[in-house]
Amino acid sequence: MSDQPAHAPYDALLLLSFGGPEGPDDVVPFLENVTRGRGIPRERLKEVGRHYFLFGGVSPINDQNRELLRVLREELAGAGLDLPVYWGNRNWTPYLTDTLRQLVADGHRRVLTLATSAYASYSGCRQYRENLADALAALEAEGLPVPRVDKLRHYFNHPGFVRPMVDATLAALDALPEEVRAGAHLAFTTHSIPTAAADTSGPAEDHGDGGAYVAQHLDVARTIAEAVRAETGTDRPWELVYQSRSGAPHIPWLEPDICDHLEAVHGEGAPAVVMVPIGFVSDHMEVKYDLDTEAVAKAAELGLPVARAATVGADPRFAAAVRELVLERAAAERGERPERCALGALGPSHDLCPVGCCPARSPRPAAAGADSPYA
Ligand SMILES: CC1=C(CCC(=O)O)c2cc3nc(cc4[nH]c(cc5[nH]c(cc1n2)c(C)c5CCC(=O)O)c(CCC(=O)O)c4C)C(CCC(=O)O)=C3C
Ligand SMILES: [Fe+2]
Repeated sequence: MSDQPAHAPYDALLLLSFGGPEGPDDVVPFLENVTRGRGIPRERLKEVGRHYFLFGGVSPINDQNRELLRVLREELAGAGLDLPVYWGNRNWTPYLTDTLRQLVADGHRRVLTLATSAYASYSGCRQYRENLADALAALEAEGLPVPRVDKLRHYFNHPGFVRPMVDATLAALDALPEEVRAGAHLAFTTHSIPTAAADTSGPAEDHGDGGAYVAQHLDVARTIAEAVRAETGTDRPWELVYQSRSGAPHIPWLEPDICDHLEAVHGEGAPAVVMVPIGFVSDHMEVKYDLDTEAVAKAAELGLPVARAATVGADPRFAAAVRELVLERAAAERGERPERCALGALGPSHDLCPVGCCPARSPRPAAAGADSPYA
């Protein structure tokens, strides 16, 4: 037996997230960070700013990440793993580059990244890898050591991510008035993205036919729907729908929108709908505003009872899944063949994004993938 820790060769875990404003003065600079060079119409920005101001200028995402950090540290320590966990964001403090400066100052050189996005897409995967490359370039320019950075495989179909959503769906069904419960439909929701980005999501062999982004969400939706049917004995209609569209109206994005979907199923006689935000790891502003505010208002207008399933957030089963994924990847890096848990039909995702995975509209360096300019 060697005396290497089970997480070797990694010496740090990085929680990489989107970031969000923490007060009214943060909202405009945050939105400027998010939208720099992305061609989002001014009107849309004003509208999204209004969503944040409705909640005092505070996004729920940072507190969700602080709680996730707490349970991850507890989970790792409880398993006897001495692996420090750092937190850095794309768009708000703590900024990723500052976090990596601290991480190398603390002596770490081999980092494994957990992004708060479970699926393949440019926005949810490659853009984070570009952020990592930018941060590594900044460290290099400052003459600091450049750590080697890897990213965990997509965890959309890991049981520690899916099972909490099954329980959350059952709990949301229970929250509906009893007389509409048996007939309630399930609406699985995720962030809409441009159809062009969806079609090229994932590795090249998945491109076309909606790409990996839609296929992965459909797989999770089907797994949850089947588990709920097994648990309740009721086979209910379900659909994958979208929310939070931005961008110019003439550019096609994934549809239908959740609000249009509520109207459609209401018209077809659905007695109630449970909305299950499978595309979001925790309660982001998209969940609080686009679902809990806008879609709930739409349902009220229709007289359609709705309930919203909780997001995974800091569920201890998710923290345990992250520990398993860390140990799995560490073993693979050591040349072992670890067991890889996955539910559904797609199987475990790749460890290393191949060249051409989730391409950007204009190519830029991205770390933690086969095309990384860093080792
Ligand atoms: C797939 C996806 C995820 C899920 C994966 C993941 O989690 O990473 C996600 C997450 C998030 N998106 C967020 C916020 C925003 N996203 C925007 C804009 C955009 N999102 C896109 C996609 C996604 N976004 C896209 C294609 C755009 C268009 C512009 C572009 O191509 O980049 C804009 C600009 C205004 C607007 O148009 O809405 C904002 C403010 C927050 C923080 C919320 C909070 O504060 O709680 C989070 C977690
Ligand atoms: Fe990718």
